[in-house]
Amino acid sequence: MSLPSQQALSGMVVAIDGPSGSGKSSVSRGVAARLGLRYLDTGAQYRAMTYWMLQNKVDVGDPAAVAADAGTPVIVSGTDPAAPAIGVDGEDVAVQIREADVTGAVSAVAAVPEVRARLIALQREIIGGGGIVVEGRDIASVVAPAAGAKIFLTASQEARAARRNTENGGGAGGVAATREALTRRDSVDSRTNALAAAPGAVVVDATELTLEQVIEQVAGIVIHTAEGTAPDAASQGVGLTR
Ligand SMILES: Nc1ncnc2c1ncn2[C@@H]1O[C@H](COP(=O)(O)OP(=O)(O)OP(=O)(O)O)[C@@H](O)[C@H]1O
Ligand SMILES: Nc1ccn([C@H]2C[C@H](O)[C@@H](COP(=O)(O)O)O2)c(=O)n1
Repeated sequence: MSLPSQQALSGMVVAIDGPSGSGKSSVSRGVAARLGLRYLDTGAQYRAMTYWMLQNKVDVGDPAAVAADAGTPVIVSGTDPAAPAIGVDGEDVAVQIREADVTGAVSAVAAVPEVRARLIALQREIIGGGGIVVEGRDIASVVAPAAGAKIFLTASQEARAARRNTENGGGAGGVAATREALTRRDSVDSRTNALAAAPGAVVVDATELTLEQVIEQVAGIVIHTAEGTAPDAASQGVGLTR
């Protein structure tokens, strides 16, 4: 695959949204690395906010308490796809934000409007003039509706649960428990952001594709878009929403 001129990509914003475990982080990092773009994991920012709330004994079940402190933590995101970093108040929290306590509380924290306003402003600041792949739930619809390329990445619940279960080393309860947790989080998250493709997004279904195949397909869509030669969705085996 040949790359378009760096100029064509340097101002590009690539929005990748989708449900939990659909492969957003892995695919976004792979695409950013391949195309020489920066990478932003917005879910990590919501997780970092949640970690801070838990550390500071804020009642995450009380939206008013969360809102009152939403402006306090200093959240810093690194954008190198080879080494994504996330810090809160100077502490590297890349490992802590993936722990079960944060995963269990993040949906409630992310639903608080003051949290969203703060993090969306931070995300737009980082996106700046572009040259970045941004992944989350509301990137194409809210954070960067003018993004040059919009992807909605999905996969069956079975595939997502099996992949997450493997990633977690086949923890207690196996795939069935992982699937239940994933479905529960999607259900709560969907009250905050519709887990559906935004207008103009290309739907990529990763159920039957390897990670490498998905990266190849998404990078291809970005390149065609940057060159102004977007292929028709049918020839890509993907769906385009209007
Ligand atoms: N197409 C694929 N084939 C096989 N495994 C995959 C594929 N895509 C992603 N994975 C694996 O699935 C797991 C979940 O992927 P990833 O963390 O990128 O998803 P995510 O959408 O960012 O999840 P979350 O929303 O929970 O942060 C990882 O272990 C990843 O390596
Ligand atoms: N743009 C975003 C990104 C994430 N969230 C919420 C939804 C998730 O439950 C949580 C953690 O995201 P993950 O790391 O699992 O991708 O953050 C959101 O509301 N908006």
